[in-house]
Amino acid sequence: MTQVTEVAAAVMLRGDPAAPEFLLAQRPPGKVYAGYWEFPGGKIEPGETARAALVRELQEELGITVEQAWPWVCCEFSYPHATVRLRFFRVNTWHGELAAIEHSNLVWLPAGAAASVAPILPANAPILRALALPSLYALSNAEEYGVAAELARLQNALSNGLRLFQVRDKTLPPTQRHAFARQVVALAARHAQVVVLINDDQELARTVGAGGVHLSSQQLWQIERRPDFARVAASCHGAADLARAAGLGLDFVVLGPLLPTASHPGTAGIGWSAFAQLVERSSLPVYALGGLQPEMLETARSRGGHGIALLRGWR
Ligand SMILES: Nc1nc2c([nH]c(=O)n2[C@H]2C[C@H](O)[C@@H](COP(=O)(O)OP(=O)(O)OP(=O)(O)O)O2)c(=O)[nH]1
Repeated sequence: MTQVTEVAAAVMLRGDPAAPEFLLAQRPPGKVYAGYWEFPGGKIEPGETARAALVRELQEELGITVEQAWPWVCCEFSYPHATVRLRFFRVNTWHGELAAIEHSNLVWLPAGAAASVAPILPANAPILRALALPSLYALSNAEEYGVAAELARLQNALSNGLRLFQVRDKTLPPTQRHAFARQVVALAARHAQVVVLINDDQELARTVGAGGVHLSSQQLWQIERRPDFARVAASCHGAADLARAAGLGLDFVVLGPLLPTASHPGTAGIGWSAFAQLVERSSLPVYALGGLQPEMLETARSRGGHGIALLRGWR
């Protein structure tokens, strides 16, 4: 069996939470991949938790004391010198002045834009893509609110900064769903960097020029390879779905239902503690879904979620 080197790494974030900057550090001469840019961090020592390793490494490398670190994604990568499992944390608050104690250089870069430094450690490419994803994923609910009201709600939300939207409404009659999807794409096109995904219908997504598709958990098991769109997401209900989505190389997933929902009030959700356990080893960013309110974003993130997906609570 290949031996895996466990590593803890920090995505340090600063500035406007809706458009943050993140820190990269340049590996010094003498180390493998010298000159490459990486997230600060390092190997987890035997008996050490990933979080403790992160806190220790950031003290040693940057001279700072981490105040809050939220688990995020976990990815494995095989280099010629080693196979590494990288446990990423998002770090928003710390004490002390940042200093390049063990690195040649430090740089703050805007999340979501192409990185202006190179080369970056090869394992980190999906991480940079994941960082471009916003914290809120809004799902359409025209079936309940009506098409006109839903378009008005979307227009308002786009003005408030919404950047990721799914045309769901699986039971709208096809011609109505088609027209709705077309109008959604047209509204989204008036704003920069908005991605519209169409639930379960690749053909509709192509016809209306949407940015991607969102696969149902059923479709996730029917397709053989990642559909050819800029962004592909999927709905997951457990560990097998998460592994399948990662294996297909999707961009992100939603996991739930988390809590009882308005549409299924009697059904218990998986709850935050099962969510945290499932997310711990996910290589894809995970949005919590089901019975959530916008105020629960911080809870989702503290449990390892990338963000929250809302059907009713967005505006
Ligand atoms: N810190 C860090 N390591 C990464 C990233 N991406 C990536 O593939 N790696 C790999 C490179 C290395 O093989 C491994 C980290 O090992 P390291 O040599 O930097 O660890 P360390 O700070 O404990 O250093 P050392 O004392 O053992 O030399 O993880 C990243 O973004 N940050």
